Parts: sequence; structure tokens; C-alpha cells
Amino acid sequence: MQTFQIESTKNETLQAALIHKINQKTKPLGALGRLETLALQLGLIQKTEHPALQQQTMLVFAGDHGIVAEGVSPYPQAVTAQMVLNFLNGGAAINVFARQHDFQLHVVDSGVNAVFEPHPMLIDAKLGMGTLSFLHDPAMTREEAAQAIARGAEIARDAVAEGCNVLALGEMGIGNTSSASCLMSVLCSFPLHQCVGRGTGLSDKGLDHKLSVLTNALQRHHVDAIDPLQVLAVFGGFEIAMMVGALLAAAEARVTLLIDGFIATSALLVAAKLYPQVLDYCVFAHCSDESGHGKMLEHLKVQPLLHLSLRLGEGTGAVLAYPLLQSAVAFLNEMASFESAGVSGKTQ
Ligand SMILES: Cc1cc2ncn([C@H]3O[C@H](COP(=O)(O)O)[C@@H](O)[C@H]3O)c2cc1C
Ligand SMILES: O=C(O)c1cccnc1
Repeated sequence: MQTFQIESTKNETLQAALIHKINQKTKPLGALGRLETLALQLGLIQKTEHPALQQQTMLVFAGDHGIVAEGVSPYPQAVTAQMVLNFLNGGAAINVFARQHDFQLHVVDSGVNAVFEPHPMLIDAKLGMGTLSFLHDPAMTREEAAQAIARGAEIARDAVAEGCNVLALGEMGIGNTSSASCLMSVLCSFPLHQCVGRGTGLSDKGLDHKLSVLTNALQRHHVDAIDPLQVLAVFGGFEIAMMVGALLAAAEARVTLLIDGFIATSALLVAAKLYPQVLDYCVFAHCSDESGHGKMLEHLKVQPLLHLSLRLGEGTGAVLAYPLLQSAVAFLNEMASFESAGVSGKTQ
């Protein structure tokens, strides 16, 4: 697997300068709450007291999953390809929110079980026609996982070369909550039942079946969190593996990462096991309604910005949180200080 040079954003001098700047703004100390920590994080990521957001970009990675054959999703596999066409036609939720917030949107065919005509929005990075069912076999080989990471990294580097310094990742892949649940269980050492949820809306019976399939799958493979690439190969998807590479390459380029829901965060679990510093670059957009996401975020010791009961994926939550980044940067750059505005500071 290729290596990444990811720096920690820790910088005590700059941190002190940013905190001083934030505290001099014409407001009670700390009154902008989470926007203040966000402004501090953005300043540290960009190594400046004057952060600026450029060419916000959303990459939606799509891939199919062999595990769908075991009845773990209420929707058929064909929906993955159908939704890719919906993205290309501009009709999905992510299209609407990306237009609303001026995101560049690209859809990556990481390994969908369909062949697409070339399209300006589509990046062809197909690694196969879907993964194998990890109830029986590893979803992909270790080499394929490494290749997916390399391709995802390349795609993120292209976005950065086009001027992006805020990158959001989304995904589409029927069955991928099953992958995410297994990644979570192994990488966070949580019992599987705490990691498995209803995904796109399983019934109670469907949820029991999903849990039993995934329990059998976990028993079948002997993987260990000490080898995250192997865990990814066994339980991942091509889209999840490419997201791992995109996260790492973007962090290497000091790009701010907007983290979406349950599946996007499962990719981050893998990335953070490999390179914990990647977390310095992550803004956690929201807490998904998929049971397990809240626990995943707790495990990472991070707080999401929004609680909107979303359970969609596609990167929707990440894009919806973007205006908060804009507000954080705007107050830091534009608000007057007590001194410049002639406002009296705290007296007791
Ligand atoms: C129409 C439709 C659009 C979607 N957009 C995202 N997902 C989401 O649901 C899928 C994961 O859930 P599960 O593991 O239960 O299959 C992923 O494709 C995810 O992105 C969708 C699902 C559907 C049905
Ligand atoms: O949180 C998510 O990303 C999610 C939840 C349910 C279904 N698809 C995606």
C-alpha cells in the first residue's frame, strides 16, 4: 500500500494567535460556541489566521456489494446503478444540496455492476462489477483494496489540483451499511449488535436476519484491527476503499474534510487506524439516524455539528453542514474586534 505524509495540525503558536483573535471579537467570550472551535480548526488546517474556503467539492463514490445476495438490504442491487444515473441527471438529494451550496460534484464509478456511458460528471475508476459476498469470501483481495486506496487518492489529488480546499465525500452502494457495520465492529471492538442498524429501512425481521448474516460473516473471517487494510479488504466495498484513499490524500494536502454519515465515517475508521493524524482535518457534519453512527462518533471522541435525523448517505449531511464552515470563516475574517469597533471589554 502506498504511504501518505500526513502532518498533525498541532501548532501552539498559531493556536494561541487564533484563540486571541477569536477572543478579541465583539462578543462575550466563547459566545459563538462551536463556530469558534471550527474557526480554530480551519485556521490550524490552513496554517493561517485568515482561512478561506475554495472550490468546495463533493465526490460520490459508488460500488456494488456481493453481500446483498444474502438479503441484508430491503432494496435490490440494481438501485446502485439506477442512482448513479439519477446523480448524472441531477435528480438525487445530493445534486439538489450540492447545487444549493455551490459544490463541484463528481460521481466515481468505483465498482458498480453496470457499464455507464461517458459523462462529464462521471469518473471511471471501476475496479470490478461489485465485491464478492463476504459471507463466503473476502469482499476483495488485499491488492484490490490497496489499488482502490491509490485510485481514491488520485481522484482527491485531482480535485485539490483544481483548487479545492474543502472536500466532502459521499457514497452510493446498496448493502454498504453491512460493510460499515462489520468495519465498525472489528475496528472499534464493539459487539456486532451495537453496530448493525436498519440501513435503508429494514423491518424488525429484516434487521434480525441482517444481524445473523453479519454474525456468521464475522465468525468466518479471522481479521484483526491491527491490520486495517485486511479488515477493509474482507468487509469493505470498492467505494469505501476509495474513500479511504481520498481521505488520506486530502489530509496530506491539508484539505478540510467534511465527514458525512455512517458509511463515510466507517471509511474514516480505516483511514484513522492507518494514519490517526487524518482526524485533525475532519469536520463531523452530522449524526446519522443509522443506529451505530452515534457510537462510532463517540469512539472517535468527536462531536457532530448537526442532528437532523438523516439516514441517507450520498454525502448529503456533509454538504448541508457547509454553511457553518462559511460562517466560521466569515466571523473570523470579518467581525470587528473590541479595539477596532471601540467596544468595551469584560470588566468582571
Ligand atoms: C433510492 C436510494 C437512494 C439512496 N441514496 C443513498 N442510499 C443509501 O442506502 C444504501 C445503504 O443502505 P443498505 O445497506 O440498507 O442498502 C447506500 O447506497 C447509501 O448510500 C440510498 C438507498 C436507496 C434505496
Ligand atoms: O448514515 C448513512 O450514511 C446512511 C444511513 C442509512 C443508509 N444509508 C446511509
